[in-house]
Amino acid sequence: MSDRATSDGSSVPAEARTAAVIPAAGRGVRLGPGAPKALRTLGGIPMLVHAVRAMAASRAVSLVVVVAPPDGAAEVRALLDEFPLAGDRTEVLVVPGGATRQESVSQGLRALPGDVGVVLVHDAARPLVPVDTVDAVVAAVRAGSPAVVPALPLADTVKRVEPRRDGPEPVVATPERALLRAVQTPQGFDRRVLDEAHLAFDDAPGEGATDDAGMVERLGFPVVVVPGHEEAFKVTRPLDLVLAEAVIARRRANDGF
Ligand SMILES: Nc1ccn([C@@H]2O[C@H](COP(=O)(O)OP(=O)(O)OP(=O)(O)O)[C@@H](O)[C@H]2O)c(=O)n1
Ligand SMILES: C[C@](O)(CO)[C@H](O)COP(=O)(O)O
Repeated sequence: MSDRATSDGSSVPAEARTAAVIPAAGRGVRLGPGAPKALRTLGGIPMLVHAVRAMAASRAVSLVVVVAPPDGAAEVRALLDEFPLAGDRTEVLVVPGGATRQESVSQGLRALPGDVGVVLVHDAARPLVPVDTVDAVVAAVRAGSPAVVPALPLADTVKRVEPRRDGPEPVVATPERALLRAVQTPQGFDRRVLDEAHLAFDDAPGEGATDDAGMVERLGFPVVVVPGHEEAFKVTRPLDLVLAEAVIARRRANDGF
């Protein structure tokens, strides 16, 4: 474990910039046939554009790096140019991604300039995260936590099972629900800590993590949770599209979103 960042003392210089990396290179297999998930529209606007706007809504974020499908960077650049951000406060770069989410995030990290000290990693598939959640994550990193995740308590009871393809799966444990959290994005990091984690694990086949904070945890850095938001849900299955459309319709009715 590096000694460069601890949970009780910020190691991010005040002048260092905050950037967001948006992995958007997935296919969206669980959503069913169609365009790559990040390019599908919600309320008439591509999911990826919603996600970029959600990051740019934070005054802290001055750079967004979008990680496009490996052969789709030009298409994604054209799409983002079609839906420009209001104002010129936030720069948006596009880089090609990889075969896994972890590889795609790595590609995004490599594109960050040297003056970035805080990195948010945000799924394109969470297009509706509110700006207050983004700001809370940035603030906690700036206050000294090297890794911060937004999360919510669970509504369902969770069982640990012995996975089986053919027949009922034996339950082996019931973790105490009050101690569990469902983790969302953006996850925020001291940039050097996230770089170190990707350097340590990107060449370790079979060691893939389902989120970035998991990699940082394995290195021994503390990870803390701040409150997530129910509208930061991940668009994963077809029913999530219905929910996302409903949230957008409600926001438009309320405040012209
Ligand atoms: N090779 C990959 C795989 C995933 N992602 C991104 O990681 C985020 C979370 O992944 P997920 O929701 O699982 O998206 P998909 O991989 O597209 O979905 P599925 O697993 O259903 O195919 C998404 O924004 C997705 O675009 C990525 O950048 N590169
Ligand atoms: C990063 C993440 O959104 C945190 O909940 C999640 O782990 C991504 O998982 P996916 O299978 O790549 O959608």
